[in-house]
Amino acid sequence: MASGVHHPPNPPALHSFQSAELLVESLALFVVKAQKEAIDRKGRFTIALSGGSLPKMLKGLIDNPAVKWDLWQVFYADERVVPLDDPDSNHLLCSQELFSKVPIPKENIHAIDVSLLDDLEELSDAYEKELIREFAQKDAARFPVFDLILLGMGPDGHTASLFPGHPLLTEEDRWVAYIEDSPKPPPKRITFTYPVINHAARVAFVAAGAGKADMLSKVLDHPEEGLPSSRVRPVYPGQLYWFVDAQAAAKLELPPTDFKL
Ligand SMILES: O=C1O[C@H](COP(=O)(O)O)[C@@H](O)[C@H](O)[C@H]1O
Repeated sequence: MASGVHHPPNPPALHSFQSAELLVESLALFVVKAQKEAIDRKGRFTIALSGGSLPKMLKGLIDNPAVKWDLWQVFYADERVVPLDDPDSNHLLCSQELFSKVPIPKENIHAIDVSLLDDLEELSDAYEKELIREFAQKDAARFPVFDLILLGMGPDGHTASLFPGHPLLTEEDRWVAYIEDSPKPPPKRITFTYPVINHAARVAFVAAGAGKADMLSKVLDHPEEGLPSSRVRPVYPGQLYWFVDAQAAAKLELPPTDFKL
């Protein structure tokens, strides 16, 4: 992928749907298209998922014959530092909502190393190494280039485990960092940093429901406030997408873009 240093980021594509059901359907079409392009080009699809409200919105991928599960390599944009069967685990949530219902090989899902739960530095280093193993010599230069990263936006504007005002917002070198003082429980987490998120080919936020409306307007209409979700701006030619429903979009000034595949 060409370096984007001299080119401004593409403007975000905002796709707004009348209902959460339509959003789910369109999101599945979008993911399948990203998957097809990646597999046609290099025979595999690298994707990172989030926890929270996102995994449920991926149900359009279940029983979908277009999905080539054996060619997916799945990482987590952030993970809570808890055992993989803990109710707070993003991996558990994604497994319950998606992976337990589809034929994805277990080894294609990259969960955290639970033998390192007591040492956050080691744990985040190990996850970074897992990324290096996947991307080295393939589609990475200084940072990995994911085919797709799917993000959520919390009520305070956080995304992944990047929280307002936190020093991690300015991390420029590490691929994966840890946080011990998350304002949202649980306090210990690891997270992709902005350099990783912003080097992806596509980054898509998914936000549904009236509870997201105020924050969505702040993040998209007032990016100058520098909220964590506003700082996601993939370097050119990467593209940022927002998939939202009408309730989440209710207070937005930014006009939506037609959803065309
Ligand atoms: O704590 C987290 O929150 C964000 C946002 O969650 P949502 O429920 O408001 O969608 C999520 O994207 C992240 O993965 C998770 O660890």
